[in-house]
Amino acid sequence: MAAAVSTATFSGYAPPFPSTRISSPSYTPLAASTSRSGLRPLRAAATLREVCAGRVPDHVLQRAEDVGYVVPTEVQEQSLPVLLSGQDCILHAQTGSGKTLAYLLSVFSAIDVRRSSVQALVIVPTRELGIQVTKVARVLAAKACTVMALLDGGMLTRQKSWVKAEPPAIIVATVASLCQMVEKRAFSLGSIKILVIDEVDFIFGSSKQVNSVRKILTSYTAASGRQTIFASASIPQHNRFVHDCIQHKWTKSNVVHVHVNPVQPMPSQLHHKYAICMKKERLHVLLSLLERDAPKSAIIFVAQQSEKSKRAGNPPSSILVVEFMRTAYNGSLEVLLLEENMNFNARATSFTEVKEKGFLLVSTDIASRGFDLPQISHIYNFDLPKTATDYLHRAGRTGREPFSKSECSVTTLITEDEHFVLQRFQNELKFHSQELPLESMFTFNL
Ligand SMILES: Nc1ncnc2c1ncn2[C@@H]1O[C@H](COP(=O)(O)OP(=O)(O)OP(=O)(O)O)[C@@H](O)[C@H]1O
Repeated sequence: MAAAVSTATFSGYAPPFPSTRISSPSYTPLAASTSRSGLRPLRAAATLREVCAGRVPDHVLQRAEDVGYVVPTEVQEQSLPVLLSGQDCILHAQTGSGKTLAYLLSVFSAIDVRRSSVQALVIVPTRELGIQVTKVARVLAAKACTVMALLDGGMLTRQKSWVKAEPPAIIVATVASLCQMVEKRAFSLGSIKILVIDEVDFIFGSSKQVNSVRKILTSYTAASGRQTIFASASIPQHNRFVHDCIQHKWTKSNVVHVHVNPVQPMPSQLHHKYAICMKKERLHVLLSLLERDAPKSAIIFVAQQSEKSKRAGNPPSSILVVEFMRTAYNGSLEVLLLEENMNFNARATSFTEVKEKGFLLVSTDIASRGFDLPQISHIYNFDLPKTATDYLHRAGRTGREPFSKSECSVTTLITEDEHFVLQRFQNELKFHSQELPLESMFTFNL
């Protein structure tokens, strides 16, 4: 699929800036030789090595090939020419489409491994995503340079001495930990050549993170002295965001918006279903679905408990589901829990355990961003997500094997009254979901 390049036109206000938009043309069904995931390029493609030739060090490309990154995905094919030319870029493409490798290859093309200074900074919203990105960066770096993770719940005192003695070339950080280190003068960001903000809409939407991230963008570093990359599968009001990037000097004025599959935000290999039941039936319906679907591994998404529900002394959905599953589920998958309120050690244990075996992970939306575990075949929304964007990111935790044809499913449990909300998500994200006729499929006694 050839990328269309055009000068951006902004709806709703006059575009005073010469930024560029690259977007793949409106969605067309993929050719017969193409994977349903939409990840495979649509024409006989150059290899990743060819796309990156002369820009990314050979040892990094060799490592990428060794771990199986040979053919670029669509977002990599479209964005790498822009990224490797050093231009600022907003990477906007479906969940699981390969944005991480695209921006990490730019990081390796920008840094000089012979210099002893912090040259690249990747900012992520959660500790779990930080662990993943660090792992991929370390695989690509091999031993040519150091990659440090500065994440919430980490050992910042020890890292402070390390960063002073031997500055890592690349730092992957959560916003709070990074600011703490910079404010304690553990290191300065003056030598940063490239700054990546992953899940940028989430970070800008978080009242806890937005002020600090603005400082990182405009006080601790300056757009004119670095390459800036923002990535996400969802950038609501993206034209407005491009405008803000330029106006607030978060990027240079020629920032490029690479938007892949703009009219189909939901990956096409996901099969969406829903079951209408009463609240008190949901645990039993969920159990029946798990027995029927026999997932390889699954995430069961629950809502974070509201203050009102806490005050009323109700147990949170997470505990209700975990306790019910631990007693009633007889399958082979281990039932695990991940939520914001857990301490970092417990979070780390859950996160390590899910990587090692088949699991049923009961989680709040903390697992909905960036979590990349290819073995997840099923997603269940025990509680309806709050927004269409939340639905998109929860659903995107499955179907993450590039070039795979296997179908993955997303099942949402709703009450009759919630049906219209799901319909709104469908309209906004342009996907179809199929109703599961519960009466004929399950028999359960409450
Ligand atoms: N060129 C490639 N060839 C094979 N596998 C790839 C390639 N690029 C990425 N992948 C794999 O695809 C999966 C999804 O990639 P990644 O995590 O970068 O997606 P993403 O676009 O960042 O998704 P999200 O928005 O959900 O975070 C990962 O398991 C990654 O290893």
